[in-house]
Amino acid sequence: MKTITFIGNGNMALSIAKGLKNSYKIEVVGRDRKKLESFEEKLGVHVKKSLLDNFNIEDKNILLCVKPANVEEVSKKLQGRAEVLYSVLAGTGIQKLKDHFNTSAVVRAMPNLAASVGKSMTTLTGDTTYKEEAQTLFNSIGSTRWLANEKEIDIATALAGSGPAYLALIAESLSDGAVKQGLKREDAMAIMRGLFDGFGELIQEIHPALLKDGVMSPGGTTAAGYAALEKGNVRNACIEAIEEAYKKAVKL
Ligand SMILES: NC(=O)C1=CN([C@@H]2O[C@H](COP(=O)(O)OP(=O)(O)OC[C@H]3O[C@@H](n4cnc5c(N)ncnc54)[C@H](O)[C@@H]3O)[C@@H](O)[C@H]2O)C=CC1
Ligand SMILES: O=C(O)[C@@H]1CCC=N1
Repeated sequence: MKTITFIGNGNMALSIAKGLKNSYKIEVVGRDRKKLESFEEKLGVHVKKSLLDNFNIEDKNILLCVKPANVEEVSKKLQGRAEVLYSVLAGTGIQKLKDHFNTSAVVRAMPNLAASVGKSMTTLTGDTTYKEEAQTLFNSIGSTRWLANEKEIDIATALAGSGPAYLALIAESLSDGAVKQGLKREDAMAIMRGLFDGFGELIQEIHPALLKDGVMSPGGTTAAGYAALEKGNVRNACIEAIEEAYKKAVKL
């Protein structure tokens, strides 16, 4: 079994490790031994644990899972030259990663929180020598799409990386609306979850515009609700959310 070495032991590292643990050996590197132990406990399999100071990355397959602001500090603590560095850092360009980390190859990956349930939509770009390997690695936490360049992965970060938070806002606000009209909270939550479950499958098969047409009866309830969404400028707010998130990725 191949070993993947995680640098960072936060939310994303744990979500990805959950998907990889049956097909890869996991090694995790962090600043705090207690947090490394807690990572292993949550993962439920044995992992090799090491502290960051002077950690040797020689010939390793590294999965970098720290915050973009930590690149300088973390890179100074490492020794040796990695075989390949996979980075999930939002907005952190390949050149910056190469400037700081000693590695033969770099692949940027942008997973999302659904990695923890094996359903991440992960976008990838970088050294094409590692394209197949990167796809195999990240296919074990969901599905992947290789993109042509870094501009595209920064846009995809806004769409699928941040996307779960945007859909959570929709999920919460629709449920709040149902509670406002008198539905019990637990009923509203159960119905909302069922809605997203079915919608998740439908949207794989049907174009969004046709799905909407299929639901909307002339003079019916959907048309009335839909008009309220348009009045609230939800469409434009979504377009601007992607623009703002993309602009932020470029600035990170
Ligand atoms: N949370 C998400 O949904 C997604 C996050 N990402 C990316 O994943 C990366 C990690 O994000 P999360 O796991 O959510 O954050 P987190 O805060 O849960 O984890 C960050 C990790 O970095 C470590 N760290 C922090 N400061 C450090 C320092 N000075 N030196 C060494 N290690 C340090 C922390 O101990 C922790 O292990 C970010 O770069 C983010 O852009 C990418 C896709 C989705
Ligand atoms: O909010 C962020 O910066 C990270 C990247 C994509 C999702 N979370």
